Amino acid sequence: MSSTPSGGGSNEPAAVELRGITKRFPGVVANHDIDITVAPGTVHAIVGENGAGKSTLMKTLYGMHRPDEGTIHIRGQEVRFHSPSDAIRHGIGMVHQHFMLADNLTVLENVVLGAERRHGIGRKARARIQELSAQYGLGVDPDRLMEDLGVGDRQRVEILKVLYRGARTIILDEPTAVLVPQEVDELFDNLRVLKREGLTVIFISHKLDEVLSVADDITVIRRGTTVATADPRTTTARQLATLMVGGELPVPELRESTVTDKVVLALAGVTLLSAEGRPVVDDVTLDIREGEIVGIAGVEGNGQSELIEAIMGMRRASSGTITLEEHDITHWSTLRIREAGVGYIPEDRHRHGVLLDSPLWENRVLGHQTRAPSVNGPWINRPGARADSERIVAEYDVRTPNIDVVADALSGGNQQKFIIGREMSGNPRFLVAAHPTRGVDVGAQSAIWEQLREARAAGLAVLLISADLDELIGMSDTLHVILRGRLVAEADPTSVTPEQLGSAMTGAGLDGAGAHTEGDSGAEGTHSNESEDGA
Ligand SMILES: Nc1ncnc2c1ncn2[C@@H]1O[C@H](COP(=O)(O)OP(=O)(O)OP(=O)(O)O)[C@@H](O)[C@H]1O
Repeated sequence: MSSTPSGGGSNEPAAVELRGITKRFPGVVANHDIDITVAPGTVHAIVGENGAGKSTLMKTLYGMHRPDEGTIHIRGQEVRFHSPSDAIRHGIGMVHQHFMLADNLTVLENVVLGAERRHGIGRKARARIQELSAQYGLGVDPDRLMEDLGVGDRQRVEILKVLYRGARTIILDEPTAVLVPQEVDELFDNLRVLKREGLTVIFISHKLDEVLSVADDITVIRRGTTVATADPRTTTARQLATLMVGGELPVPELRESTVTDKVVLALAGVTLLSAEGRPVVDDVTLDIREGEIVGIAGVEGNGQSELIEAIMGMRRASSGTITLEEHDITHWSTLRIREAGVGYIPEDRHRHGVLLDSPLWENRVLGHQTRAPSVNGPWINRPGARADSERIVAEYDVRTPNIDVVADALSGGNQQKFIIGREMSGNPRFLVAAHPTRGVDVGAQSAIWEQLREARAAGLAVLLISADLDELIGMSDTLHVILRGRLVAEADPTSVTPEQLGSAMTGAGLDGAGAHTEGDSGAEGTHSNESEDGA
């Protein structure tokens, strides 16, 4: 399975060559003697379990970290980067997982922001954007307002932004985590064009089948070091999983139903208005029963975040009621809702999940500051919180030197495992799980799915939001599609395919698959002032 990177075997120097890269953090060797050669004009995937050292390596290549040992060569020339601007000067660009675009600005303004010196901010800049968009088949219109664009288009703007700055090698950090299947296909088409035009792409991903479909070369990192290079033409997803974590490829599935008649959470006609008075959650009625996982599929930005915030008491519904068992919680505070037995795995773990600068054990207390074992009456119970943090670290396989390191020192996937451990503790009655396995490796994915299955069997009611459609289909007892704030269709999770679900999410309807349209007919076309192209 070991091979030399592809790329024609010409004498052309490697686009990027990392030799003997070692990067240490206090108590951790994040990268140890890593060698990677990326051939020009190829797509090179980096895979590995959570905490394997992928992000650290990419941050080093992008000038955000300085390696303790080792060298970086760009097209044959040794470089030393002190900051991302050095990396950009050498043609390295990076698209982060969280897009860094301003909604209230146009595409043009977003692209030129910080790079005004290249082509100014006017006609020349617009022409350059149009030229790049045409050359790389990105279909980006410089005059569109950012907030009118969907996720796939935003990602293309991010790619164009780095091309505009002269990138010849583009690093993408888990680019497909936020995309529906159709958008993934489009992105991969874009990557193929970039490649054809001689650019090089390095991307990090946990989705092994996608890696196999688009990459020319794969480097597997395990515990900080390169353990293999794999040829996607001769490697299976199962073999890759084995190389990464030494385990099997997990499948999200629920097996037998545990749904009871007892409704745990009920939403009745819940509507939320935006500041402009437009409904962002529109008359949502939904019951979630004991032992049931209810999934909601939707393209990001269709009201799912606001719905969660309403349930968690972070936003107020304009009308409708939310009932948790026998309590009307519509106007309760977040703290009170949590105390009543609601767990919350947030969408954005950095905003709502962890305090990055606080040690792990203090993060155990976060959101649980009125309950055992973190507290004892009015006092923080330090030994209790510490002991429970140790339990979570062991039970959820959180890779960390100890519980005194700050959360920021953990890899993204390990932060996520810690949050899940914390939110599942204290036996919640109801759990809001937003993208529970986002950014976690295949080994941890299977552990999280197992935790959810066990909790469901014990009677937990779950609201599941996920951009991973396989997860949503496999783990839901009941599955709804949300579009512009409305539940527009219900799909049968035992027969619907990710492609069918994906097209329902974009408003193209849910053909076959035992689905039916919810509410009044033609719900999909009712809010015409929204983001569709009209093309
Ligand atoms: N700023 C930091 N300070 C201390 N330790 C760090 C820091 N950044 C990363 N680490 C540690 O380095 C190791 C590698 O982390 P890294 O984020 O590179 O992993 P990863 O492969 O990207 O993981 P994931 O798939 O979870 O994102 C981990 O043990 C992590 O805890």
